[in-house]
Amino acid sequence: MTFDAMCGMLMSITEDSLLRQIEKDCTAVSDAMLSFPVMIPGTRYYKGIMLKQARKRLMETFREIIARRRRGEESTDDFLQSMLQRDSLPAGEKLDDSEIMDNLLTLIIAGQTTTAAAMMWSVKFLHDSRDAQDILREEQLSLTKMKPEGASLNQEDINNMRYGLKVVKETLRMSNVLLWFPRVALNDCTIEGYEIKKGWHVNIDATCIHYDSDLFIDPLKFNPQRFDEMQKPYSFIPFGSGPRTCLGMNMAKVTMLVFLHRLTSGYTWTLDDLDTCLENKAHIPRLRSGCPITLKSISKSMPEA
Ligand code: HEM
Repeated sequence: MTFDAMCGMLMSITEDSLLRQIEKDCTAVSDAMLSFPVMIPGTRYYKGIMLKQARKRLMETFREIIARRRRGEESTDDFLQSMLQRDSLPAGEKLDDSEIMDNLLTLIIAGQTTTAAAMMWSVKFLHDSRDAQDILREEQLSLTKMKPEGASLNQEDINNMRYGLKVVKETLRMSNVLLWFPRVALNDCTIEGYEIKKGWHVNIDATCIHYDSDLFIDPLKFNPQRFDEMQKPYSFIPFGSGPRTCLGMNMAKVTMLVFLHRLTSGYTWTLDDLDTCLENKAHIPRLRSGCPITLKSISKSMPEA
């Protein structure tokens, strides 16, 4: 779901076979990027980096799409088009094909698995916290009732999802999709009495911050209402902070809100696998089971899924 949404937003791709091919190759490249670099055939790293097939195929696909756009064979209002519109700018400001392709790949890799994992955790947390699920469903159903049948969600609806946004934030606080953010010290410095030398690698541990009971009362409890209150600066950092803050923060939040709207206003669900173990060797925390669920339609007009 998130992959198709990303490719739609970036390049307006809707053809299923093309989407699946790009998804397969992106997964191989992303696995290789984040795997231990051993040059042994069969390892993720070898497959992704040494053979270079996945990346090469991806770049060929992107290059073809760019060429079609440049020939004027297709034109759509999307992220790729906004990069191509820079063609009319002076030499130093336009993007060449390889920069455009790198931007596309970067956004897909940075945005897809992260958002998908966060959505999965929202399903799990809401399943375990029936009160929160009921409040969310009530909010989302009241939104649906105010709209003509079949009308799409708009920005105003998203802004009105006040409890929904708190669910999204609480999900991100508890799931810690990106566990830490690595940095390298450019100079010797002292932070709160700790000496850090130039060149040291420093990890900002988002999980420790999000589970600190001085910052969040009863931190192991899924409690969206805690976001009624303002958080202390730097205490809630699922999207990082400062100059490298996540570029796709708003897209991720909207994707999650739309997903939660569809899920809770249309269905209840049960978890098919109660195993709470995490996936092995994954760089993003996810349930090993994949969190399979059974959906039950709550409206007669909606089919069972
Ligand atoms: C729930 C979903 C997401 C989470 C939890 C998340 C989290 C983060 C975090 C923590 C960082 C900062 C890393 C650091 O400081 O080292 C980051 C950076 C980034 N994210 Fe996201 N992200 C999400 C979705 C997205 C989406 C949807 C996109 C693209 C559409 C995206 C694109 C990026 C990019 C390009 C950067 C690098 C920014 C820079 O270095 O200047 N992310 N993300």
